[in-house]
Amino acid sequence: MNRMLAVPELLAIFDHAPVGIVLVRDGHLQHCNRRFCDLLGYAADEVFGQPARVLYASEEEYLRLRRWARRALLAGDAFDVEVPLRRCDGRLIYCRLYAAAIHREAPREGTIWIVEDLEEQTRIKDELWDTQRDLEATFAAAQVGIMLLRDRRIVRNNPRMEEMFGYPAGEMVGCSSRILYISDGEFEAAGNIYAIIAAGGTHRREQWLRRKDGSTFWAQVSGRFVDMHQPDLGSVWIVEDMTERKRQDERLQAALAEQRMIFDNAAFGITYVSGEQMQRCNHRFAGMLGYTPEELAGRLVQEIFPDDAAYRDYAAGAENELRRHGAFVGETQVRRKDGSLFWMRGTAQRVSWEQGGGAIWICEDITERRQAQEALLRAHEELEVRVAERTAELETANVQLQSEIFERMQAEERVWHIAHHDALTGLPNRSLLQDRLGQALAGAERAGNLVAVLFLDLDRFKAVNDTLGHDVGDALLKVVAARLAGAVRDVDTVCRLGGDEFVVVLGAVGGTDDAVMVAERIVDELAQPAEVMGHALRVSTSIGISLFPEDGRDAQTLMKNADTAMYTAKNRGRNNFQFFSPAMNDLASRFFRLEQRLRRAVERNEFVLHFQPQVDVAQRRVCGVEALVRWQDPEAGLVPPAEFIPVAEETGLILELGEWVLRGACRQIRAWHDAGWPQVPVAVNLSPRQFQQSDLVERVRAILAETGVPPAMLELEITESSLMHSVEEALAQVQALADMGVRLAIDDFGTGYSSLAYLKRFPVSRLKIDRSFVRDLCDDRDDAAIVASIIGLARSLALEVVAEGVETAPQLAALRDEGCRHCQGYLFSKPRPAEEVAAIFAAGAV
Ligand SMILES: Nc1nc2c(ncn2[C@@H]2O[C@@H]3COP(=O)(O)O[C@H]4[C@@H](O)[C@H](n5cnc6c(=O)[nH]c(N)nc65)O[C@@H]4COP(=O)(O)O[C@H]3[C@H]2O)c(=O)[nH]1
Repeated sequence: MNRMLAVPELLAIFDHAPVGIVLVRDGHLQHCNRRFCDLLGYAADEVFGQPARVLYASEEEYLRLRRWARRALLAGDAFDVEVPLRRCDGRLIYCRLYAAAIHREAPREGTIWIVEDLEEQTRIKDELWDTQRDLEATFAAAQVGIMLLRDRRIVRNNPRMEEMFGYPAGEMVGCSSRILYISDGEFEAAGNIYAIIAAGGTHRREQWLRRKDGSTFWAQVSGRFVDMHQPDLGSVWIVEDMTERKRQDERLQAALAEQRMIFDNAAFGITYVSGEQMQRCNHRFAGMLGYTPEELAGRLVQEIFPDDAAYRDYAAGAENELRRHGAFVGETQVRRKDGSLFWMRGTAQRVSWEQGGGAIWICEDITERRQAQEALLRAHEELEVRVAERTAELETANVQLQSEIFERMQAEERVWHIAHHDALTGLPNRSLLQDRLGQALAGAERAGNLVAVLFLDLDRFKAVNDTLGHDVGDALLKVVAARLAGAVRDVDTVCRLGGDEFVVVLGAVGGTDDAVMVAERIVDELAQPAEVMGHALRVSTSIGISLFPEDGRDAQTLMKNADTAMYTAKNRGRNNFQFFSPAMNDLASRFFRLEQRLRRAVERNEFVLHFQPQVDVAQRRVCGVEALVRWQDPEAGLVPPAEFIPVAEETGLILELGEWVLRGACRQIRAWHDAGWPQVPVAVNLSPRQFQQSDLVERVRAILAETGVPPAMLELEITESSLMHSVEEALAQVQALADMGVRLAIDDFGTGYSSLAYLKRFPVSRLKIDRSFVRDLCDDRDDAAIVASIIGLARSLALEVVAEGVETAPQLAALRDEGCRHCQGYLFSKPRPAEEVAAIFAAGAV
């Protein structure tokens, strides 16, 4: 039905039209609908009358479009243009304009303009264009191959497809997708995919595809229809070259397989623990605990611990370490499936949260090692005990050793002391003296000092020894040693050389005065009476002194020279000291020369005997004669015995000489007897050496027999000290001589230390008072007393007594007053040759 629209209906359409509608007449806007106002931002009453040009971007644009529109409208054409229009607020919006004249024949009646907003369309178009551009860019830049197929023919593909399959740009378009497959079979089989993707899903598969050059590669292919409802639109396929990824996968798989192999076959137990569960473990780990890996997987770690406390303790330590350092090493006891325990060492490495968290544990059964360690520990402890015991033993041994070393050192010290000290006095001996003297000399050399060497020899010590015995002698030596030590400084050295010889070394002496002072002190000290074993003894000493450096620069020379000086002191009357002088050496050499001459004299028999009468003072008659030897030296003349007897005694020549004298005296007795002179005994001096001869008695007997002299005519004078030396032997000797009938006299009586007890036992006939007592008899009370006591002693022992050295009448008178009957001395006669004595005999009286 064709019905005309009513005005209200037309107005409703006009108002609700989705496009703007405006009537333009004479270049001005007339009526417009609501859409027009909304589109261009005018209120409903603002549009009417507005010039049309306000709608355009510029005056020129308006004029250009008006011309263009008039022409089209006059020609009866519709005017349709897209142009920007200016809104009321000045903003331009893009619109489409349709213009049509109300009356084509009368365009001045106005034109209807329809304005369509192209802004939204433009925006959508722009968006589509952008999307397309993005898609194109993505399509071009995609690293996967993308193609659109229709009827299995390539409609479109991206550059990556050409690159992947080795085709030049554009060559693939239009080709059947068969070119991508390695065989017809594959191509056919791939056709089944369409049925699958028809359901709307995406199909994805991996397969070998073929490049243009025939080579193949592994690809992942996924495809779907563009629109499953419109299969004709085609399907989109994405092809990805998986060769590298496949290789990587294969490598990964290989690596994983290797790791799995390592994991499974590792010599160590490995387990991955997470959430306190053993998630996975290898065979070794499971085997250690007596499980299979499957049995252990998922079990709580706690289950393999002996108890909860052990687990908590270990887990707390491990957790702490893993948290702080990412690693943990610990040893613990764990329980096997069968309940037995063993020691496990676990080394844990934390796994990052990205990798799943927890920790990988590498575990090792260290039971054997622990046992070995424990055994080692025990062995170590035992060893320590043994070491401690051994140390204690060693310490004990060490103490013993120390003690032995100490004892040995003491013994060595004793040995050294013994070797370097005199056993009797404890003083340094000759060996130590050498040492000390050497040191003193070295010191003096450095300091420029003097050193004094004092050589001491006790006077008549031999007599003490001989008369009072060795014990007394030894005790006296000790007293002397003590006094010597007391007389010098500590730094000085007192030494005993042996016998009664001592040496004192005074180090660092300022001058000779110091040496003199010490020597005087020694002489004085020793001169003090000494109470020795019940005997009041008085000793004196002779000291020889040599000084370093003037008397010698070495110990030997100094000792020799001090010794020489000592002999000089002796010769000068004893009890004094003498400094060495080079002249003394002359004396010594004289002694040597004397010895030579004496030997020669003995050989040549250059001796003569003189005889000194002994007088019976009451009768003034010769009652005896003493034979005294003289040396008739062809060079020096008559030499007195005092000069050569000590040399003869010292050299042993006295034995030969003494025998000569004995024989000569006996011959003279015989001669006088034969000449008819009165028979008086002849006294012969017997030196100590002669007296000690073991065959003395036989010799005397032989000479008596040889000369035919009766033993009673011979009187042997023996010194007091000879008798007291080895008393028992002396007694036997004297007894044998007495038995033979020989008379015996004790010479020099009073100078020695005769023991009355012994004296009584000797069968002697006479005592001879030494002339030293007789000399001062009249002046010295002591000597007078000694002489008196000797005479008294002789009387009480029924012995004759002879006083020697009577030179003066007062001496004779004093002796006579004391009751001494026999005297000998220059007062009566000096010793004279035998012929002269015969003259005395002839005179009858003296
Ligand atoms: N100043 C002085 N002297 C007097 C006096 N009367 C006697 N004399 C000396 O006194 C000495 C006595 O001898 P002697 O005591 O046995 O002392 C002897 C004796 O011990 C020893 N002697 C002498 N001849 C021998 C000998 O043939 N054999 C041994 N073994 N010794 C002898 O030599 C010593 C000295 O002999 P001589 O020189 O002959 O000295 C002698 C004699 O000449 C006197 O009044 N005044």
